[in-house]
Amino acid sequence: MQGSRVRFENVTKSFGATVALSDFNLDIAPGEFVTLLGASGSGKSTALNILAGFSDASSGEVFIDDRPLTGVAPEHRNVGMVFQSFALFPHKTVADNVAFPLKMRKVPQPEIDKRVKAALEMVRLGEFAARKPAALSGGQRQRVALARAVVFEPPVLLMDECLSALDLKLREELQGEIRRIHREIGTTVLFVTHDQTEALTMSDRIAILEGGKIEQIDAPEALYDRPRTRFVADFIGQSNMFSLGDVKDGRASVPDMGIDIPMSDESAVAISLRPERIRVVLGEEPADKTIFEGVVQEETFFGPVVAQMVRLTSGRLLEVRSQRSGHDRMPHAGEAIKLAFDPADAAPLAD
Ligand SMILES: Nc1ncnc2c1ncn2[C@@H]1O[C@H](COP(=O)(O)OP(=O)(O)OP(=O)(O)O)[C@@H](O)[C@H]1O
Repeated sequence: MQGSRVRFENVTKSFGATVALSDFNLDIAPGEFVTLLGASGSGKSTALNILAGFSDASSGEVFIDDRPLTGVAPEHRNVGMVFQSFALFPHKTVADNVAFPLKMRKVPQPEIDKRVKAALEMVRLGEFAARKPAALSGGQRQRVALARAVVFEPPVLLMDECLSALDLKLREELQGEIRRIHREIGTTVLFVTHDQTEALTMSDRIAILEGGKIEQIDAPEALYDRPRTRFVADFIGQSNMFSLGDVKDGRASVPDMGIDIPMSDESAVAISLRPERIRVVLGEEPADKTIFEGVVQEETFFGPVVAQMVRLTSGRLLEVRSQRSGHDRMPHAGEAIKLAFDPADAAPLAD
C-alpha cells in the first residue's frame, strides 16, 4: 500500500472567541508518521477532526494528495481512524466489527473474509474472531479498533490519544505494534498524544503545538537536541536554560554561568543545555570543553542515573545527570565541583 501526502494550508478554526487552530500549516510526506504533541487545548484534536471531516475549517484548506477536502464527506475521505472514544459495536463479534468498513464499501464476501483474517492476525487476535467486545480486555479492544481502521487499507490513518486509557505496560506493547503495522502497511499516520515519551519513540517527526500553532516540527532527536524556543526546550525533557548577554563576533556571554561560549547564531537570546550533557569533572579538566563551577545542593538517586542540583556562583541552580559507572566517586551535597560541557551541546534559543 502507498500512503498519501497530507497537507494543511493556512487552516484556522475558531469556536466563537476561541481560536483552536491559527493559520496552521503542516505538510506530511507519503508514509510518514507524524505526531501532534501539545498540552490540553493546544488544538491537536481540532486538527485531526478537520482532516477526518468531522469539523470544518473556518478558513484554509486540507489536502490528501492534491485533492482539496472541503465539501468531501468523512466516509469519502478514505481515512482510517482510531480514537479513544471510538467504541466498537457491542453486539457484533470481533470479526464483524473489523468487517464493517469493508461491508460499507461493498467489498465481496470472500475478499472480506480474507482481509478480516489478515487484519486480525496482524494485531495478533486471530483466535478472538468470534468473541464479542465485552469479552475482551481494554488492550484487545484497542487492537480490534486498530484492525478495523486498517482493514480497508486507508492511505491515511488518524490516531487520537488511542492508547491513553491503557496502563503503561500495555501502552508500550501497543506502541510497538502500531510501529510494526505502520512499517508493514506503509500508510501515512497522523498521531495525537500529550505523552512526550510516546511521541519520541514512535514518530518520524513531531509537531509541538501551542495555542493552535506549530511551535516547532522536527525529527525526535532534532527536537530534543536542538529545541529552538524556551517552550520546546521546557516541554520536551529536562532543560537548563540560561539567558545570553552580548552575542557578537561569534561568541556569547552567559552571565549566570560566568562564562562565554562560541555562538554562531546571532539571533539567539538564550541557550538550552540538557542535564546529561554536563559532566562532573573528576580528574583532569578536559581541554576542549567549557568549564564552570558550582556547589552541589542535593542529589537524587534514579538507579543507573544520579541527578544533582548544583548552585552556581551567580545563585542560579542547574541540574546535572550522570550515569553511575560504579567506580567514580560522585561528589555529594555541600561539595564544590567543576562542571564541563561541549559548547556544541548548548542549543541556541530564539526566545
Ligand atoms: N466544539 C467546541 N466548541 C468550543 N470550543 C471548542 C470546541 N472544540 C474545541 N474547542 C476549544 O478549542 C481549543 C482546542 O481544543 P482541542 O480539543 O483541539 O485541543 P487538544 O489539544 O486536542 O486538547 P486535549 O489534549 O485536551 O484533547 C480548546 O480551547 C477547546 O476548548
